[in-house]
Amino acid sequence: MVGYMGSGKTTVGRIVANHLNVNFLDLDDYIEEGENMSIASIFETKGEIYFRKKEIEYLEKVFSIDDSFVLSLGGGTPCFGKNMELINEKTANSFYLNVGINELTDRLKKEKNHRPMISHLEDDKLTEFIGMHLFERSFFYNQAHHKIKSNNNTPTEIAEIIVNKLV
Ligand SMILES: Nc1ncnc2c1ncn2[C@@H]1O[C@H](COP(=O)(O)OP(=O)(O)O)[C@@H](O)[C@H]1O
Ligand SMILES: O=C(O)C1=C[C@@H](OP(=O)(O)O)[C@@H](O)[C@H](O)C1
Ligand SMILES: [Mg+2]
Repeated sequence: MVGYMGSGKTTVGRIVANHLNVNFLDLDDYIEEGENMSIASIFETKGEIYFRKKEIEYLEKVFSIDDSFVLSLGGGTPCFGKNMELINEKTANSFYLNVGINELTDRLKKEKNHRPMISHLEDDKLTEFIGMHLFERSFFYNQAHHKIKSNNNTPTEIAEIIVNKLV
C-alpha cells in the first residue's frame, strides 16, 4: 500500500491481509520495533535524513522475509532513493490509495501529533502544505501498479476492491 499520510494504508492494508489470510506488516511499525523508538522520537532526536536511511534499510529487510504478506508503507517511503523501483520489483501488485487534498486534510487534522512531517503545522496551513507535498510526491505514487480512488469509500469497501484485483 502506497499513498500520502492519512490515505488509509495502515487501515486498509490490515483488512486486505485479513481477507487474504496472510500476515500484515506496516513499515512504520517494523521500524519502531527494530529501533525500539517511535517514529516521532526518531525524527525528533535523529532527524529526517536518519529516518529516511533507516526506512530504506528496513524496506530492504522486509523484502528479504520469505513469506506472503500485505505491506503498508509510510507516506514518504516511495519518494526516496530507489525505493519505488524496489517496491515494484518486489511485488506485482503495488496499490496507490489516491485520496484528495480536502479529505486528507480532514483526516490528518485529527491525527497530526504522531506524524512529524505535519505536527508543527497549524490547522489552517495544513491544506496548502498537503497540496504542495502531494503534488511533489504524486510522481512516485503514480508509478504503483494499481491506482485506487479512495475518497468516498469505507476502508472495508476499498479493501474489497483491492482483494478483487488480486483473486
Ligand atoms: N476510507 C476511509 N474513510 C474514512 N476514514 C479513513 C479511511 N481510511 C482511513 N481512514 C482514517 O484515516 C486515518 C488515517 O488512516 P491510516 O490508515 O493511519 O493512514 P496511513 O497509514 O495512510 O497514514 C485513520 O483515522 C483512519 O481511521
Ligand atoms: O509521509 C511521510 O513522510 C511519513 C509518513 C508516515 O507514515 P503514514 O503515511 O502511515 O502516516 C511515517 O512514515 C513518517 O511519519 C513519515
Ligand atoms: Mg500508516
